[in-house]
Amino acid sequence: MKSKRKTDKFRIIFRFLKGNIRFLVGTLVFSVLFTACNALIPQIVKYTADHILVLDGIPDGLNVRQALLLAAILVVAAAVLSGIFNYLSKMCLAKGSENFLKSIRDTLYHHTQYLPFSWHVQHQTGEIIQRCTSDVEVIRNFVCRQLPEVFRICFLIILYLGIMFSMNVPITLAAAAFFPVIIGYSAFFHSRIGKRFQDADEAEGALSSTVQENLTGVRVVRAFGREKYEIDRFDQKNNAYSDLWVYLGKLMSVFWASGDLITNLQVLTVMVLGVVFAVEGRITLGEFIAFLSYNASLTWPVRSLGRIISDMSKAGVSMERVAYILEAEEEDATDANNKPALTGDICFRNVSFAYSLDHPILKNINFTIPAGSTFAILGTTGSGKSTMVHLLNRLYDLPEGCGSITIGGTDIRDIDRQYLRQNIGMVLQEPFLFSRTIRENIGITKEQLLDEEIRHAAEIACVDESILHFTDGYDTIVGERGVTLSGGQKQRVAIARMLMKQAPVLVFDDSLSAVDTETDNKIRKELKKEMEKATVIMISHRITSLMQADCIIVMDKGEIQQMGTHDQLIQQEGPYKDIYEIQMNSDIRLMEGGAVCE
Ligand SMILES: Nc1ncnc2c1ncn2[C@@H]1O[C@H](COP(=O)(O)OP(=O)(O)OP(=O)(O)O)[C@@H](O)[C@H]1O
Repeated sequence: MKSKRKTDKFRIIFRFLKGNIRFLVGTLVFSVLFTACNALIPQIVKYTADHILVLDGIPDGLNVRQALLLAAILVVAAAVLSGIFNYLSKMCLAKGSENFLKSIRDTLYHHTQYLPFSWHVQHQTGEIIQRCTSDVEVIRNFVCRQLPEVFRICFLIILYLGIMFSMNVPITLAAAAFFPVIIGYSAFFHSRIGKRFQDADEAEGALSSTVQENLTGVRVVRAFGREKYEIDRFDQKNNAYSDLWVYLGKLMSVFWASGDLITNLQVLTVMVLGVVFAVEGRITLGEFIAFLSYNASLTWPVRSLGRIISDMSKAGVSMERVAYILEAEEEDATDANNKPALTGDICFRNVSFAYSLDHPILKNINFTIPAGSTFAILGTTGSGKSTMVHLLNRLYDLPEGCGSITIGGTDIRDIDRQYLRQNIGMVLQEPFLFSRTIRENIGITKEQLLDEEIRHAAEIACVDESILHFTDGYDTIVGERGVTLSGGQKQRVAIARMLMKQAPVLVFDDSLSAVDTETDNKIRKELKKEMEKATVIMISHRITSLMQADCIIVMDKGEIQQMGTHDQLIQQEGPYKDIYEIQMNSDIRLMEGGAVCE
């Protein structure tokens, strides 16, 4: 998934920061106060060493003990204040950063609900999930942790160096001379090692994909006896992953060891110079202690500054990846108010369609489905049957000049998209059920779930009996957390779900393929009774499912080859008759085979 155009990555940050500026400002202000309070402590220690211990600066009216007690109280007060400001800054940070993260996640999720189906088909689900989780986390880290931390460290360096300069310029210069080296070394190292961390991330992704695929496809693995192969495959990825971490561990050890060496050299330099200057009387004992204290407080932040700066570059990539999703155009809603009754005839006029320019899928398709009739589509695999249904409910829009699809005389491109989809009940070839209860799955289109309605729909779809056999009945959870339904049960639950919509147009896209012929017949009869007025479109490879339709078309390579009723088509030489004969003969053979077995 590559960005096709330049995205304005910083705009997304400002967009989500809007409601959180006060928290960000709070974080910065309180962290400045926290740092300032910390800076007071060495000053109190310095005053104590220089004036109280040598007895030349004890405040009037106080003895040594009282002066020391006062100094201790001041240190505690500064420490308490610093703790309070630290707490407030962390609170602001937590609130701001969670709000920021939540609003990005909300917006992304909302946006993906309205992206065109074609967009989802073109992008890998795993990749979208990664962008909505890991990349969002990287951005949050950048805005809510790294930026405030860089600000705090810069303020700390300026404040502490300022105080140190006021005490002694040469020692401060010597201490500060190491900082560019420490920061530069850390930034350089982390920028070089960044690629290795990325490799480790990818290796981890590959490892979890292998596990996920293996667990999802456990039936295939067992059926083909591929356990050994799968174990070897996992071992390979696992070794690659741990090798990368061992290598990273080595590199990090070198970094920490060499970083420690430079830092200790800096501390040593400050100490030696401090001792020399103190012995020569150019600085006081208090200043020496304060110097060491300020210098020690600077060491770790200065070291981490380089790492943070190099890590921040990762945020740019993540921002681009998230902006790519946010900038993808949602389905247009220009037709939002056009909601005519969808009870009229459905007409396909000169419909041609291609997913990609060089590969036409539908070629000049023409037919009319009178309202309330049953229309059947039979055809070779890949002949474009499902594509016609995708066009009918506007999962794909017919481009201008490629014909038209109308319902009751209104072009479907002028009908509110959501309204259109709500009024076309669909059962897809591979029904998807959510990992929720059967009751929730059937009633997913309803605000309020009424048990009678749900049971009634399940009865028509001939699945009520099977559901009642489960221990938890309609409260049985489907999927990974619960019961695995058979293909036929899934299809029937999907039919029941569709029936709850009471839509005027019903589409069955090969949706009874996993159901035996007898149940298929029974379901169709029940449907006919229940949905008398609905216009029904049935796609199937099984002629017995289609033969009672009012009109049947036979598709091949995107074109209509034959059209008529079963009786008409059976009289003509052509694919319909051929398929019919093949299917009937195989049914007879099956029945004969059954007799022999008995
Ligand atoms: N989103 C898509 N992008 C590109 N090509 C697609 C897409 N969906 C389907 N196709 C291609 O369009 C052609 C028609 O697909 P369609 O699903 O309409 O066939 P079908 O007649 O329903 O087939 P089947 O009976 O196997 O379900 C196929 O060649 C398929 O590979």
